[in-house]
Amino acid sequence: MPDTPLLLASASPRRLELLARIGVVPDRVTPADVDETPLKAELPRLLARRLAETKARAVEAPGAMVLAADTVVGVGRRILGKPADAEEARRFLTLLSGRRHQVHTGVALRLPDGALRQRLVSTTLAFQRLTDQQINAYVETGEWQGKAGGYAIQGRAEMFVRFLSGSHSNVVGLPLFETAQLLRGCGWLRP
Ligand SMILES: Cc1cn([C@H]2C[C@H](O)[C@@H](COP(=O)(O)OP(=O)(O)OP(=O)(O)O)O2)c(=O)[nH]c1=O
Repeated sequence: MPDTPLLLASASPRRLELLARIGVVPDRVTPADVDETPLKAELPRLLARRLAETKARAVEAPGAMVLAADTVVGVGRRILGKPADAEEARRFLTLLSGRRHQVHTGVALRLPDGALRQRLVSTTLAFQRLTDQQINAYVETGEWQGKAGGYAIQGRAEMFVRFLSGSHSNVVGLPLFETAQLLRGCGWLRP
């Protein structure tokens, strides 16, 4: 369905920029306003999958395909979403300091007939040990705002990353390899 309009259900400028990098320009961009509160004892990766699906179903788009994603940081079973304030960002970074963690992104593509195709992608990272001064200086930049886990790998936080295994674009909010596969799978993207 190469001629089907594509709607990106997202308010994230990063997702639009990432898509542009692989030559995908949505016909429309509409934020999906959904409740991002985790369910009781919900695992980080299952939250990312559920929210991507909820976002893809939340927008009206007759005759169109809807692409949505959700990114969550997980430290073990703990979920780090978008920090509410600087204090929470500081807490998240303290938790990530010197530890391995995962970034999970759920991607959901709703087809015009309502069928849903999904991917769940996880990237493992390790941050160096961070001093209080480093954490405070980073939080001062404000870069943590609107970012899961309270950091932006596409910004200054890249200097804390000692190790990364898996998809880099996944950390920024949209795994491009897997997203292209989804779009190719329904014939929207060629070759
Ligand atoms: C870990 C990390 C997350 N992020 C961002 C990606 C996502 O935009 C955000 C996680 O929040 P999301 O709820 O996934 O997305 P969003 O609220 O920004 O946009 P929407 O729901 O409308 O699509 O964190 C970075 O930009 N860099 C990073 O290094």
